[in-house]
Amino acid sequence: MNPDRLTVIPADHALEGRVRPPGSKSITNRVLLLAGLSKGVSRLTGALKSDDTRHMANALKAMGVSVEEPDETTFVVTGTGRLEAPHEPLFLGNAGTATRFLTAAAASVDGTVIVDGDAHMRKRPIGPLVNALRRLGIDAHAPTGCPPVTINGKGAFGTGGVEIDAGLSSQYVSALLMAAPLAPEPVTIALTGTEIGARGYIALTLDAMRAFGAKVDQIDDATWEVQPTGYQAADFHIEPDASAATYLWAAEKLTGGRIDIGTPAEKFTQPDAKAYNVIAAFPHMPAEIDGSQMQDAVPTLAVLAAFNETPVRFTGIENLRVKECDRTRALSLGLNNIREGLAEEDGDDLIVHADPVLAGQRLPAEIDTFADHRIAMSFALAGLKIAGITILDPLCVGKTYPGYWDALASLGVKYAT
Ligand SMILES: O=C(O)C1=C[C@@H](OP(=O)(O)O)[C@@H](O)[C@H](O)C1
Ligand SMILES: C=C(OP(=O)(O)O)C(=O)O
Repeated sequence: MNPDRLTVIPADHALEGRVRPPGSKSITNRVLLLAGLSKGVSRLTGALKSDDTRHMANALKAMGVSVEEPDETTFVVTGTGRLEAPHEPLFLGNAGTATRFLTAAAASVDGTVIVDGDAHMRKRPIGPLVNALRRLGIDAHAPTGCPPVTINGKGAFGTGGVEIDAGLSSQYVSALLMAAPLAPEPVTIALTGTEIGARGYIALTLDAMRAFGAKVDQIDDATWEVQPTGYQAADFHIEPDASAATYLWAAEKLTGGRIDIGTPAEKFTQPDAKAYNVIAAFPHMPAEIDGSQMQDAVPTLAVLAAFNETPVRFTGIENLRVKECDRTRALSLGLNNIREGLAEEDGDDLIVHADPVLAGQRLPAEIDTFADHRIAMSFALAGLKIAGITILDPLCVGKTYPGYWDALASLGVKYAT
């Protein structure tokens, strides 16, 4: 494959067949960390193997955890119950989960940990998490408000209670929750408001923690008390990735096909599975879609909306501007590149001016993906219906779905490079 560009040839048939999305990124990176913090051997099956999970696994190895990979979807993790100080900074690419989760867990290390990422990650805010750690008595610094973060750990997590503003990222809360059982006494974590984008990610965090022996009490809607239990090794089966599933659900709908992904939408526990009902409504998607509880599905929905019968406004997506790239901008640029006037930013909302006659046209456009896997994967959907859609930097899908192009090819999609 040409690593610079990939032109999707419009599907001349309904996409039909069987594709298994890879394991959930969110769950894989949670259970890798929790297994690494546990004493004993944990077997994690159904796991995602991609850039983001490789960064987490390598960081754990650098901190003394044994991570073996007996097959393509399994990690066997052997921990001692504590992480050791790494000899070098932890490089975590653009993996938000690995970066935020390890920043908090690093406080339990006896020694200095530097958490760093690539140029994109160095622009993604982490200040609220670092400030929360400091309020718990942890020596942590991020001079730019973004990685690199230096944590001088004292061998245990901090103590007391802390309020955190999760407006920019729910991952700050998940990070604090997962590190809290490593404290010498109970820790209370509260949100500054009751609102939080993608609350479903907190539920994923609590489920994973409990599976590894943690005890967390929900005090109210926005407050949790975490007991100082540490973690116990466990075997854990990871469900498929719901965000990855959204591309397959949308491809099925756009082409009028039938793609068997092996898991019914209602069986997923991840927030993005909520996108299924919106996709199922196509070409009559609602006039307004609140993306706050299914943020990673918004690129999929926005590209699908271009082919809807009526326009769609996406609300509740303020923090799409601080994901792998400014996704609202990338979506509006890409859609307008296909046809001027197709999308519009209105404050932090995105309006997609649907045009059902786009399908079947030739509208050559080079889509700048800004190294963002979801921009690449969602605009490939436009290429199934419009001739001339070229995805730049197509291999950026390796962040969460390295097999994406092969998966579409297995359904009969063809490419020109
Ligand atoms: O906790 C998680 O696994 C995630 C939370 C979300 O990020 P934010 O909390 O930064 O919005 C989501 O976009 C990301 O892909 C995964
Ligand atoms: C926002 C995402 O990732 P992360 O924050 O984990 O880098 C994503 O996968 O869409």
